[in-house]
Amino acid sequence: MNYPTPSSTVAVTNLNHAFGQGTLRKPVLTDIDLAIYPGEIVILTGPSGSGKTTLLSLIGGLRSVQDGSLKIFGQELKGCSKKHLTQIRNQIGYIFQHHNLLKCLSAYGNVRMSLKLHPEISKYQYRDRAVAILDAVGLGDRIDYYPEKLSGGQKQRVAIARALVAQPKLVLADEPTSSLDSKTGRDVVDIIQLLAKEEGCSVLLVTHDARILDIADRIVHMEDGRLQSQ
Ligand SMILES: Nc1ncnc2c1ncn2[C@@H]1O[C@H](COP(=O)(O)OP(=O)(O)OP(=O)(O)O)[C@@H](O)[C@H]1O
Repeated sequence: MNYPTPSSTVAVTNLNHAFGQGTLRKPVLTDIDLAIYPGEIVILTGPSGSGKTTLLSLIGGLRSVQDGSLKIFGQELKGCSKKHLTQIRNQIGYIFQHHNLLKCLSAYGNVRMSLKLHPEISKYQYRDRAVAILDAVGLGDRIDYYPEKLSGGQKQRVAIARALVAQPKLVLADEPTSSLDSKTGRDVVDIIQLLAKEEGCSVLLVTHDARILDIADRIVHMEDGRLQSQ
């Protein structure tokens, strides 16, 4: 029996990207094809400088698509308006190597920032939703703490809570464990995996950390700007 293929969260086709102009032009991504489906965790590995972060930032709508097609939630990013791009970005959860928390806001305040991007979420729900997600990442007793009073692992967990609180259908994570010790790094990816599976969201995670590869449904490897499936 044939089942219909679910539509992909991310569909990249024939994507090329270069930095610089004229004689300084340097191709960084060549002929990239990649599809990520709902609920799937894809890990992107590859040597330093191979183009992983560039691909992640294109998928996240943080750079303009130059050549090829890149669809997120079925919507083409190439040539789309700034307003539309902002709407798409608001539906993506980002987790970076450095947590980028606002120092002047508590854990709750940082998580609430994400909710404020969603007009459909009533402000009366902010506290309950933020508390629930901070609880889920093990910070139920740190809700009103400021970043300076949190450890590196706790700050990264706040960043995960901030990325996931609005239940995005896509999470992009760039080296989320690189500043953490191995136990804390493990805890952090276990939380990403658990919440991703519970919410059915797609995750694209860039890492050099071989200890966390087991959370992947699929591993793709990048070499000199080209993708190879493993
Ligand atoms: N803004 C930029 N301007 C010019 N060149 C850039 C820019 N960003 C990245 N590059 C170059 O593009 C190439 C790919 O960089 P990218 O950061 O995507 O690689 P990466 O695989 O993520 O590396 P790492 O694992 O070290 O983070 C590198 O040669 C880098 O120097």
